[in-house]
Amino acid sequence: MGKTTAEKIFAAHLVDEPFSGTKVLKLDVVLCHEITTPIAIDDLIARGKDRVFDPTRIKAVIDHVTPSKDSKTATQAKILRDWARRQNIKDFFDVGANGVCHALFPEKGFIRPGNTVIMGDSHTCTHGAFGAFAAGVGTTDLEVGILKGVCAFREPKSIRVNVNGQLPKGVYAKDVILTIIGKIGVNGATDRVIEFRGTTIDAMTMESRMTLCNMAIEAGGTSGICMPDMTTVEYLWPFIQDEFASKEAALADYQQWTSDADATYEQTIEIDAAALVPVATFNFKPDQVKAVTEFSDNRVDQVYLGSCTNGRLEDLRIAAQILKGNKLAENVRGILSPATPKIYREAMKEGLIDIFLDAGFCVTNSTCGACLGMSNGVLADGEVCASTTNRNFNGRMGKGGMVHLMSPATAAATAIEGKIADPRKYL
Ligand SMILES: CC(C)[C@H](C(=O)O)[C@@H](O)C(=O)O
Ligand code: SF4
Repeated sequence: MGKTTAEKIFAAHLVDEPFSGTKVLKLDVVLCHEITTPIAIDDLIARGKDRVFDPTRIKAVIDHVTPSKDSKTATQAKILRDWARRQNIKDFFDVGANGVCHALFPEKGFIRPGNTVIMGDSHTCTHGAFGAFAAGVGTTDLEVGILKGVCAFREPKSIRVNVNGQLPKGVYAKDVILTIIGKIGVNGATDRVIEFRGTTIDAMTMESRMTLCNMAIEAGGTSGICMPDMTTVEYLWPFIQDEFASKEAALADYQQWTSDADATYEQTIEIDAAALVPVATFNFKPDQVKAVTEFSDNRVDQVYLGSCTNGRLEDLRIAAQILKGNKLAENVRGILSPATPKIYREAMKEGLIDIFLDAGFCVTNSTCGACLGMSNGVLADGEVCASTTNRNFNGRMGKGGMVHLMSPATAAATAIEGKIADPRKYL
């Protein structure tokens, strides 16, 4: 019987099966940030186990609130910083070199096809875009991962989502994933891996695939997964060229992680890309999704462009294309947070930052910040934000605030009109 990518990765990393269905896997990468890792570090210290399994397999960043905004966040940052130094973790990214974890770590080439990856962060599923099994975990699992380089999982079944055809003008990966979540619901993939397949995915950049996989958790999914292909190889090539004689050789190796044609799926969902339209969320759950044309006069106070979902260069490019020569609507604040310093620099070189500034946007350093309502654009009670992030829970970006999730193109059109707008007329 054929295997899915997730099943292949589980089989190749299995070290123990203490109970039926619970599998202990060897970890290739443990990712850390300053919100959840300090709790694990303090506990390890308290237990007299201030050690790491392999400093080269641990990557750490201060990204959620940076530069620190108060004593509490400064302490969290310091605990992570001191630990990284103490444990000789070389891949540690501090102020000046730091960016949003799920954008920064892939950009550094840390995630490879077939990898097992954990982090104390729910959007770790993003890294499945590389054909990896990447899952968010709680503090106890993180501690064990840091100390022993293993993690116990219940082996998830896979849901296959086939997306075929060409995306219409103004429709992007964000619209695809929001539409999927709208279809299957916030619990539709609970404890499942969502495997994204089809010609639409094949044609997508790694950035777009990361946008898809990033939101797997918003449907309850443990991980999103895309099949490694030449696009994956091209993205990773600067980091792997010494490992392989050619790109073809890398591809041949990585394709061992592709799901078999006769693999078994719990469910298969078909999406016709050509029939998709720009969408946005309404209300407070990411499965409450409707076409942008169905909103009538939904005014916004703020437009936020950034995050691990849509703060990458291609996102900034499309938003800038729409914003060029336009201004923010009166009474709308625009905030751009390029997800990493590299993205920021590229955007500057391409003249994109000028376009945002000319339109009236504020450009922040790379940080999660406003995405989780911690800094750089927190909403006031009753305010509404059009956002390229991934969560619209009540108060997510500030107590009493409301968030509409949408693509960068829709966010840009919304910034110009001051209410949820259709990006297609600007393209
Ligand atoms: C702070 C962290 C634990 C959290 C998460 O797990 O997702 C954050 O990144 C978020 O998006 O809410
Ligand atoms: S950008 Fe937002 S969703 Fe992504 S890791 Fe940061 S807080 Fe979480």
